[in-house]
Amino acid sequence: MLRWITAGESHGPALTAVLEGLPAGVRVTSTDVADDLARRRLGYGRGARMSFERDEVQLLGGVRHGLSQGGPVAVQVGNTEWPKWEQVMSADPVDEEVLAGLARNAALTRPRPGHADLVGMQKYDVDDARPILERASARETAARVALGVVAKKFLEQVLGASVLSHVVRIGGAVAPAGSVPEPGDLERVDADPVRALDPAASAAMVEEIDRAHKDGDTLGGVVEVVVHGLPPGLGSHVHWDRRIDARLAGALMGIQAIKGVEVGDGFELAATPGSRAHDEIETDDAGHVRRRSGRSGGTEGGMTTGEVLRVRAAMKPIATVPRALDTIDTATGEAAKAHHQRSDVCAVPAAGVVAEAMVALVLADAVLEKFGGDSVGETRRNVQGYLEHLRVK
Ligand SMILES: Cc1cc2nc3c(=O)[nH]c(=O)nc-3n(C[C@H](O)[C@H](O)[C@H](O)COP(=O)(O)O)c2cc1C
Ligand SMILES: C=C(O[C@@H]1CC(C(=O)O)=C[C@@H](OP(=O)(O)O)[C@H]1O)C(=O)O
Repeated sequence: MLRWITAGESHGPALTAVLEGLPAGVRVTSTDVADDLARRRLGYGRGARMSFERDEVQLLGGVRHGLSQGGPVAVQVGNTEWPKWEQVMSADPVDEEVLAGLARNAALTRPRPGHADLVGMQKYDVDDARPILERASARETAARVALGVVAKKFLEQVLGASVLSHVVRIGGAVAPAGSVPEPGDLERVDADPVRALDPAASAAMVEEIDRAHKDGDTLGGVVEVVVHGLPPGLGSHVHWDRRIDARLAGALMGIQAIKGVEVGDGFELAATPGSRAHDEIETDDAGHVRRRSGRSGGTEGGMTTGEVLRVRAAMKPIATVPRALDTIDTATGEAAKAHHQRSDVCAVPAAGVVAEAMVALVLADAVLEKFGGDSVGETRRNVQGYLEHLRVK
């Protein structure tokens, strides 16, 4: 079983993440982690912060000479902006006079609709949104992406599986139906400004972002994660919390601002007759069983089918709208405009990289649950044994 946890605030010194339960022998380096963190920062529509802040990666435990050791993997993602925030975010008490002189320490009392500010202040009994937004911030997703890299390496080295994502909608601009990226497409997707597969759709998405930016507005969209190379049988039909689709949906919904999840053709299937909604089964030329289509998204009965896994996550527009929304000042109870300094116009391309990480972590957990193993070699042998003895291949 894999367990993972993250800690740290948006403007703190660093984010910390721990992954427990990973077998020994997974090849991973801090450069691998840094590469995916760089992919997460990419994307047209990100705000000013992404251009000056840098992620400083350090593998603090569990990896030696580029190989996991079987113990918890600990990663630190340092924040180069920390010196500017050292007093505001100090863990230890700071002189009140010094704090009072800092503009950025002013209490945030005009909560943003759509962010965690107001309900967080109510729940945690604070009169300032700062401690709430610091942890609610999607800066935390850098820590998840760091762990996701380790999970992806494990999946790749044990199964030969690859986890990819692409953007399929930003605002009103939509990618053509049915285009599913292959592993060889990843570089091209990453090089695209919005991480879309289709150049025409990408241009329309960029246009939408430009328009929103000009109008002082923000945008959401939809990302799709695609996994090639999974065996049949990850997850189970026998209990609700063992279903792989439920676990994937929970993990994707756990990303900041994600409001909807779809497995395969999801909502569209609800409007399609059964004769055209399912993936008919046949034997290919080599005598292997396969589905004729991929509408189910590669799961049936809460288990992976061995076909391409395809899940989507819908992200709502960024809550910090430059043309600030109506709110109240919690200090006075009077009507006010929500606080706004800077923000992303659209972070959908970044959310795709985060979604890859969450999917990879869930799948790595499911692989270990099914196949066990304390080393990559042992897990790999167990996978091979299972595949060799499949009743229907
Ligand atoms: C990659 C990424 C970047 C984000 N950037 C911002 C941002 O710049 N400003 C903002 O208000 N919200 C941003 N968000 C969304 C907030 O984190 C999110 O709306 C907030 O935590 C409230 O949670 P909820 O949307 O799940 O209700 C971002 C989300 C993600 C995934
Ligand atoms: C820092 C990151 O994202 C941040 C996520 C975020 C939010 O409210 O979620 C708000 C923005 O930060 P700020 O309000 O300080 O400008 C983003 O820049 C990151 O992704 O690394």
